[in-house]
Parts: sequence; structure tokens; C-alpha cells
Amino acid sequence: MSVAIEVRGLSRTFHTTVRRPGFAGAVRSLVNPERVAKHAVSDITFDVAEGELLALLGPNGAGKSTTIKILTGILTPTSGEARVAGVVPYRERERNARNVGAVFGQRTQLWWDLPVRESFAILRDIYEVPRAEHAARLAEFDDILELSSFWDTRVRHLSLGQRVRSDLAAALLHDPPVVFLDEPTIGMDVVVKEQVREFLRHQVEQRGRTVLLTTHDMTEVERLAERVVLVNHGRLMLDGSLDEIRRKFGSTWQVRATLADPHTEVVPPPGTTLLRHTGGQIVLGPDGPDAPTVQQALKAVIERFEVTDIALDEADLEDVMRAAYAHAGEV
Ligand SMILES: Nc1ncnc2c1ncn2[C@@H]1O[C@H](COP(=O)(O)OP(=O)(O)OP(=O)(O)O)[C@@H](O)[C@H]1O
Repeated sequence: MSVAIEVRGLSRTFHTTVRRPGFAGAVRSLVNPERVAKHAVSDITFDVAEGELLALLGPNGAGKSTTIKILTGILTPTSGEARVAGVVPYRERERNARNVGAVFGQRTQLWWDLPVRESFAILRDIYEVPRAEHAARLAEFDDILELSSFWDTRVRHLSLGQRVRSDLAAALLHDPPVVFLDEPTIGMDVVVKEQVREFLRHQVEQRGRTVLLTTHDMTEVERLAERVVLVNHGRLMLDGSLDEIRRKFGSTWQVRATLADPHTEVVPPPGTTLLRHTGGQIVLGPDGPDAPTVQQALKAVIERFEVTDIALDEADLEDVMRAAYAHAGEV
């Protein structure tokens, strides 16, 4: 399979000046500014195959947006190389713009004072998309995103969910093979989130687009991505399938039990750890090399606590990622 996005040893350092505290410090900073280097992205290497949806994950400040900004041509790297659909984005910005669509969940690329449909028409003219093709694509997007109910409304009057759906359509109207989405569903309700996910699945599976997505929503990752790249402090910590991440950082089981008396003091059985304790419900997972087997754990929980209900679960992806981030922080 061909590679759509190639990232090789990519680094980006920002230099900022810091103000020293107090009046004397401010004067000193003016005369002799103290410059600090922030390594937002450090020596990152990964590929995304054509038609693949990859989730780029990491805690706040990990370097995800900086990576996407380099790949969309907004930022130039300090060192390293990147290619998107064969184009070096920061050297050939215009050529790259034809090959990529981008949605930054926090910002809009639409014209604030125009009805959505007029924004679409402007984009059609900018990208020189034939009218019939444009109309057909818009109808296809409308099928899933239900844009026609609000596309005569000015962008400034749209709700967040309507605005982001419009932004998604706008980003794909020129039929780019590669799509970058930086937290596209942030702040949306579950119905709109599901609509956006269905749209993305359709674009990847039916249209063969390549998608690089950042999100903090683990449900989204589970529903959409097969592969995940995890970054922290600007460095790549892991590149693998969700299954690999689960195997590496997830406990192999979780026992969920409801306590007969919610006020019971919970001391986990040896070799287990208390993952959550809300109301009368406890969730335990294995801890360390001497963790019990799942049968032993179930037996230990029943013996130790008076329970009204007990169940066995696969580890929750939120917990797996928390463990992965914690591990990444130690490296
Ligand atoms: N223009 C800039 N000048 C200085 N520092 C910057 C600049 N842009 C980003 N940074 C710093 O680089 C680091 C990485 O930021 P980035 O926005 O890429 O993180 P992120 O993974 O997208 O985070 P989040 O999940 O919070 O959006 C942060 O420490 C940030 O403060």
C-alpha cells in the first residue's frame, strides 16, 4: 500500500522570551531578554498509509497540533522532513493545499458573515471544482451531515455542531486525498459526534481518504482508529494498533463489583489495584507480576467483600491510555 503521509525525524523548536518577575526583573528582561527554547516536536518519525485513519494522541501540550501545522504547511520544521501525498507541505504550500483538507475544531475556515452555502460556493471557485461535481459532492455530504437544514444560515449564527459539520464539508469539497482533523468533535453532543464519525468512516472506507486525527475522546479512537501514534513532550512514545496498546498498557482484565454496603472500606486483595470507586461500585485490575488470575481475583473479591453484583470487563481504553501517558511521562 502506498504511503500518504511520511514524517521523518521531524522537530520544531519555539524560542520565546520569558519575563523575569518584579519591576527590576521587567527592566532586566527589556535590556537582556532571557530566551528559552521549547522543543514542541522532537525527532518524530511515522507513516500513514493511503486510506488509513490514524489517531495522533497525547496529553495537552504533547506536540500534536504543531505536527499537524507542519503537515498542513502552516509551520516549517526546525529539522527533519515531511511529505504529504508526495509534496513537502511547507515548501509547496499551494500544491499541498489542493491535496489536503483540514479542520481545527476550535476555529472555522468559513466566512463568518456569509450563509454556509455561499462559503461553499467561494471554495468551489477557489479550487476550481466543476459545478456538477461540487453539487454531487455537497449532496453526498448532506446525506450524512444534514447540512441543508442550516446551510442558508450565516456562519456566525450556527451552533457549534452545525459549524463544525459545515467546516468538515468545506474541508472536503475539493476532494483532497488527505484530511487533517485537530479535535474535530470537541464540545459536541453525542448525536452530532456520531454523525461526524459516520461521515469520517464513509470518507475513509468508501472514498479511500487518508485521515490523521487528534482527539482526547477515547470513544472516538475506539470507533474510528485501528492504529494510534502516541506522543508526549514532543517525542513519539508508541506507534501501534489499539490491541498492541491494550496489551502493553492495559490490564488484561477488570473486575467490577457492586458492594452491598456502599460505605465498606475498600482494601484491594493482594496483587490487585483499585482502578475506580464511585458510590458503591468498585473496579479492580491486576497489579504487578504477582497479580492473581481472573478466576482467583473473582474469588478474592467475593470472599473479601459482600457484593450484590459482579462482572468481568475488558480494560477501559481511558484507563489504558492513562497508563500509557503515565509511562510515556517517565521516559
Ligand atoms: N507558537 C508557539 N510558541 C511557543 N511555544 C509554542 C507555540 N506553539 C506551541 N508551543 C508549545 O509547544 C508545545 C506543544 O504544543 P501543541 O499545541 O503542539 O500541543 P498539543 O499536543 O496539540 O496540545 P493540546 O492537546 O493541548 O492541543 C506546548 O508546550 C506549547 O506551549
